[in-house]
Amino acid sequence: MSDESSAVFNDKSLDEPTPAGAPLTAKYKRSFAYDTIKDRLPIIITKIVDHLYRDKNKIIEQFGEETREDIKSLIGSFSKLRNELQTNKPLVPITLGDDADLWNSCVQGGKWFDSPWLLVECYLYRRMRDNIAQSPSLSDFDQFSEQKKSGFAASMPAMKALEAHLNGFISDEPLPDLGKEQFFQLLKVSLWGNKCDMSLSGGEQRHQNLDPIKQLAALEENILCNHLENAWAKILKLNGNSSAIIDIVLDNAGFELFTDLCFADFLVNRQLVSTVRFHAKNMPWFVSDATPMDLFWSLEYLEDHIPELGLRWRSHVHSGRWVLHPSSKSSFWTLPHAFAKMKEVDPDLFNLLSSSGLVIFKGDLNYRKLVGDLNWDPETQLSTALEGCPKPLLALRTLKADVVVGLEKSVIAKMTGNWMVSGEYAVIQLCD
Ligand SMILES: O=P(O)(O)OC[C@@]1(O)O[C@H](CO)[C@@H](O)[C@@H]1O
Ligand SMILES: [Mn+2]
Repeated sequence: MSDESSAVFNDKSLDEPTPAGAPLTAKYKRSFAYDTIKDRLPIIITKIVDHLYRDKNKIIEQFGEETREDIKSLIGSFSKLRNELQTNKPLVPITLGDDADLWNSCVQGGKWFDSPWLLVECYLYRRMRDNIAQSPSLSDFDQFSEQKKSGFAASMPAMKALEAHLNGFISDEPLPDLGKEQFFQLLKVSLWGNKCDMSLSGGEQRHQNLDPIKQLAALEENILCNHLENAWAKILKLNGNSSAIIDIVLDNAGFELFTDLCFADFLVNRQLVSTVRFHAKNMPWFVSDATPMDLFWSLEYLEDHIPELGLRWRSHVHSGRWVLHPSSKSSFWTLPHAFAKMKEVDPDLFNLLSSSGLVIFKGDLNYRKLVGDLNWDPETQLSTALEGCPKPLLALRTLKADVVVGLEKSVIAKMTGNWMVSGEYAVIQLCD
């Protein structure tokens, strides 16, 4: 590695379990939060520093000669950020951006290993943005863009396999049961697409190269709570209503985004809904999360590589059947808040989502925010943990953090090892 500043890790975390009901935090050594902050996050920063050294000339070519000095300072500020984390320094205020005050009211001098994990992990990505924003010439620079693009390209075989299935699903022929079977398959493909995040893998590229529909049967018993039937009933109730809108709060770019778009294509093509509204992140986030730019280049890439599909998807955008909601350019999704705070912090977004036909929340981080990232008993009622969130909602999430609710005692009893964080298990949970 090109950057060798060896910070000494200041380890004062406690060797005892996280108390029941408390926010997850790296204060407790046995927690996944501790592993993440101690090991995974420094690796993610180191990878960016390496990228800045290695690809300096490419970045200068793209953003202009004046960025040469800015890249040097960025390497310095990212290395400093890693050092602050590894030596458990206080979280310093965010300096630039309309959301700085909101952020600073949450940060308030807490430290990396003592503060809530959700706050600290979100803060890391917000600080990266703050560092980048210091250099106006790099304001559009996405430190994870390379990884996201190569992950997308590497998933081409799986995308083509999925496209072949999708073409059969969206023909003009009527489908038995209004397409229930196909709805189930595409929703599950979108669920398992969430395995492909690059935060859990410490920034390692994740992609998919097998036929995703053929893998579904083997994964069936790994769905620990499955409200698919209820989700279908919910969608059918919207069916026939020409203004039926559903929202998808996206998670990762790359293969996961492709699966989400396949699902959204099916919904509008079979006229199960009239409009799908997407919500993306307004800055590079948790390595692989989709930004508006990621959506734009993904559609362009598909027009070049799978033209029939790419053009059809472009037409959904032009006709307004697919909408990228303005929340994708504002800050709520990149604040550290639990979604129970949405009503207070962003009432317009809360009202919009509460009047949606269904809000689909993709992925692990969204799930953590839905349930407040607390150390819940896994048997807790879904409705209790989701109190205050906009509904009706459907969470599609593979388990990659040690928090889950709404499971049956008999299911929990069968689980062993690191089932909560391995990404091998999933939930499909509807709360009406
Ligand atoms: O939200 P995603 O993309 O499904 O997952 C992001 C994620 O892997 O990042 C954290 C580890 O850094 C985990 O808690 C979380 O699961
Ligand atoms: Mn993600």
